[in-house]
Amino acid sequence: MKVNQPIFSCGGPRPIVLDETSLTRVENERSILARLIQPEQTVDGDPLGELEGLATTAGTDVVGQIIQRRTRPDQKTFFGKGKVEELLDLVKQRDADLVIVDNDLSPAQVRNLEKAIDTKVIDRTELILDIFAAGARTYEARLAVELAQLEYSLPRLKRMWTHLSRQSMGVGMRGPGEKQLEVDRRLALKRIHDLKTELKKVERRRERQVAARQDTATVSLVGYTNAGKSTLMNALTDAEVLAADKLFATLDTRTRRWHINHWGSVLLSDTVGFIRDLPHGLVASFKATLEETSQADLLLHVADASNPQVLEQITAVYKVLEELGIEQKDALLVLNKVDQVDSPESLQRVQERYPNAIVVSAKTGKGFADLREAVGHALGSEFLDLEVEVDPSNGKLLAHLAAHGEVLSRVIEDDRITVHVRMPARSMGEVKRSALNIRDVSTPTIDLEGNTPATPSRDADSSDVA
Ligand SMILES: Nc1nc2c(ncn2[C@@H]2O[C@H](COP(=O)(O)OP(=O)(O)OP(=O)(O)O)[C@@H](O)[C@H]2O)c(=O)[nH]1
Ligand SMILES: [Mg+2]
Repeated sequence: MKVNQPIFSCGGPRPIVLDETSLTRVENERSILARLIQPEQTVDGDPLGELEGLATTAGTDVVGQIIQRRTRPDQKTFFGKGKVEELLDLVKQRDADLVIVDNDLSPAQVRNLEKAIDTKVIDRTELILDIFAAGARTYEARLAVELAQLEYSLPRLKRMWTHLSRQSMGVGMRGPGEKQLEVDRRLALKRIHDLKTELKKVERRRERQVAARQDTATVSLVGYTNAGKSTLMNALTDAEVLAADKLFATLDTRTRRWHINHWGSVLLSDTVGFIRDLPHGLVASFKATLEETSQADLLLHVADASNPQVLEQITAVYKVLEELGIEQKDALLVLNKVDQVDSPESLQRVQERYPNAIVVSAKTGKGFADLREAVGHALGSEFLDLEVEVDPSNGKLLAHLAAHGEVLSRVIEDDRITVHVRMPARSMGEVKRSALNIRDVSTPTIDLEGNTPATPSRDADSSDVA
């Protein structure tokens, strides 16, 4: 791989074509992992474990690791002088062609370090961007990734440009480097603008879709990457969503109908996983992808209870949710992978901290009944127990009742079918529009308009809301 290869090619403004990426890919490189740990950082378990997971996901072959404990990073080369020499030796010895640093480096630090060890250096953010670039499948996810990549590259481009333009100032004319970079920069800015506009459009389309689904309660799975969200989604809904033992297996939002016994059905969405210090640009870019999450009636925050870092991961997810401006009040914490937990003590430690968490295994199905009950409960106030009289020719309404609610019984007469159904109040639009008659038999003291009738009654007319 070439170091410092040009990031943008010259040419007219590009249309929104999505099969190219502006960052170099690191697949198949022989990589060395490096991390600087400062005294105030607490590190449990394997300090390079997560980075190794990311590096493997990105397709690199990890051939060495190096850690430096230091009060603060070196301004120029990030690691101290001795460590840089050690790194250089290791690179030669292992024949590595890439160094991945677990921290965030300034563009200048990357350049200086690359020069000192004569090897390509990327930081954690660039690695995550690389994974996202390789994995994004839908149009929207790819727009978001390209935007994040460009925004990441731009300050680096700018600094390179400043540096070159200063050089050229001496001769009083514009150097070729400057000119090219100026063009690159302008193109990049234009492209960022186009991508943002396009993302806005997609976002609006999504909003319209969400609005159209208002008849059904929505539940979103969120959580740290690799926590088991997709596996849980598959297990609960028979969906065929890719679940894999790699970080960031899912980069798009998928939605499936999930039927909860005794409650009705909800729309369950799987989302992209979170990670500590998720690159800021990515959070912003994925806002569109996570739009459904912010609109959801309930969040299921899935955590991997078998991971030694589970408490830190839970905190990291809460932090990202906050950054996204998503309220946490309607989140249920789901501790997944209990089948794989090493010691009861470690699970207990998490449960003590989060006593309301629901303990499940997406693999064995353990705890699913509790999960359904908890979700039903959380959405519960919105569910109604109804007897709906339907014209036998109104197939649309009969299908609506079956899709959105739980049908408990059906009585067929010549001129009407009376369906006893439990369904969310939000699904009442179609029912109100086309039922012959509706009786609310769930909470006799409250009718559907929120009024309190003097005498609770199951009589046909008293709670008629049609
Ligand atoms: N033992 C065990 N493994 C599980 C369980 N749930 C998921 N896994 C495994 O954990 C790995 C990650 O699962 P995914 O469902 O892809 O995780 P995810 O949260 O969707 O991950 P991303 O999409 O990458 O954010 C897979 O290898 C699953 O088989 C579980 O309950 N028990
Ligand atoms: Mg997934």
